[in-house]
Amino acid sequence: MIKIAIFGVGLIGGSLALCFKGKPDVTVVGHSNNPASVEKYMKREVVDYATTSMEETVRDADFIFLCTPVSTIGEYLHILSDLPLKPGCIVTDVGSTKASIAESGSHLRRKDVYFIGGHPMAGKEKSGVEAATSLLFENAFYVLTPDSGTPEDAYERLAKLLEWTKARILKLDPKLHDGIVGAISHLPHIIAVALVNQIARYNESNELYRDLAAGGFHDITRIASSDPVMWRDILVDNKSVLLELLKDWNTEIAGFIDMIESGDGIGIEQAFQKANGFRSSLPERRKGVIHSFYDIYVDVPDHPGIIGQIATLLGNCRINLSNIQIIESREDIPGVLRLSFSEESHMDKALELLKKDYAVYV
Ligand SMILES: NC(=O)C1=CN([C@@H]2O[C@H](COP(=O)(O)OP(=O)(O)OC[C@H]3O[C@@H](n4cnc5c(N)ncnc54)[C@H](O)[C@@H]3O)[C@@H](O)[C@H]2O)C=CC1
Ligand SMILES: O=C(O)C(=O)Cc1ccc(O)cc1
Repeated sequence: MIKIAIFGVGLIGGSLALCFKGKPDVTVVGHSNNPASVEKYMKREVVDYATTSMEETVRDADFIFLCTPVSTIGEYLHILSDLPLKPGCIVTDVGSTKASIAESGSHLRRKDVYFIGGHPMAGKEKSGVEAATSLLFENAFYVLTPDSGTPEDAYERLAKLLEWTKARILKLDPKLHDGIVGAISHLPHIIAVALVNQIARYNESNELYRDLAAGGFHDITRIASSDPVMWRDILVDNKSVLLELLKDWNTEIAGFIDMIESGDGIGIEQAFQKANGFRSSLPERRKGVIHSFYDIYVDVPDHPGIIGQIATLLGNCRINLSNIQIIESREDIPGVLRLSFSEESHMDKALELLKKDYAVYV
């Protein structure tokens, strides 16, 4: 029997629990300091068992996941140093920053207990166990930060366990992780929040700002609705990286100020062109619950209304389409639509339906 202990059964801890629960010979135990939360985890059947006792949670555990806010993970590692743990036990966390947690983890050096930092790079703006789903990590990167003292066998055992999340495991140095994730996740959250707050300030004197805010504003500010406590911890923890990134951000903005001041249309156009090029080279969105798992391709004649026709055909048969994309230039195949479905059965139905009138392939 493999026992998995989870501290902090919220969005991430709960989603991990759902990935592991019900697997052969696995028991998942959840911990909370709050008896009402313990009851909630049991009632929602996210874990096999829940308790307020730390000793009971970790007793005989093969894996311990710390899924609480970043500022608390160090304390948990400290407490675990004094609790009886099973020899060979692997302790890991899911915090969004890694350098300081890896440092705290290195103090857990006890005979036969190994700490390996982790960060599943998938999430949502929503938090709490209510938002947990076993699909959260599918196709997302899951970073692990073993150090030179981590036995290969311990790393392999954790990576093997995490296969149940269907995430893509990536080994990274904790400092490199914080630099890159600071740039692609923490900095954008700061920018989104600053932008929303700037517009909220203008809106105080004229509510048309809110009324007229449209698609572009929504797109760039979605992540401004993220959990304030979680983000407080992340930004405080990744201080030195973020200060450098924000200085660089000031330089980018100063560049725009200069170009606008001097009427440098060519410079502005080039900035948009450069961004466009890099953005279209980004890997496809693949995480969260709204990603697509099952894609089919349809050759389509080039006439207006074709997308509407196909979407209506599928809708009439109650086939749920998650995404539709026009692929303009696939080698030798002009006019191709990619249809994405979150359920295999819907993809199969769509294939059957569309192949009557179109060339369809998987
Ligand atoms: N939300 C996201 O998109 C992602 C979050 N993370 C990381 O995962 C960790 C958990 O985040 P979420 O699951 O989103 O948060 P959450 O709020 O959904 O869950 C946090 C859990 O920790 C418990 N908790 C809160 N404060 C505590 C404290 N002081 N002591 C003990 N337990 C406490 C809560 O009761 C809850 O069960 C954080 O370290 C975060 O940085 C990592 C990847 C994505
Ligand atoms: O919803 C989004 O776009 C996110 O950025 C989610 C997210 C938040 C925190 C993480 O450490 C990893 C992923």
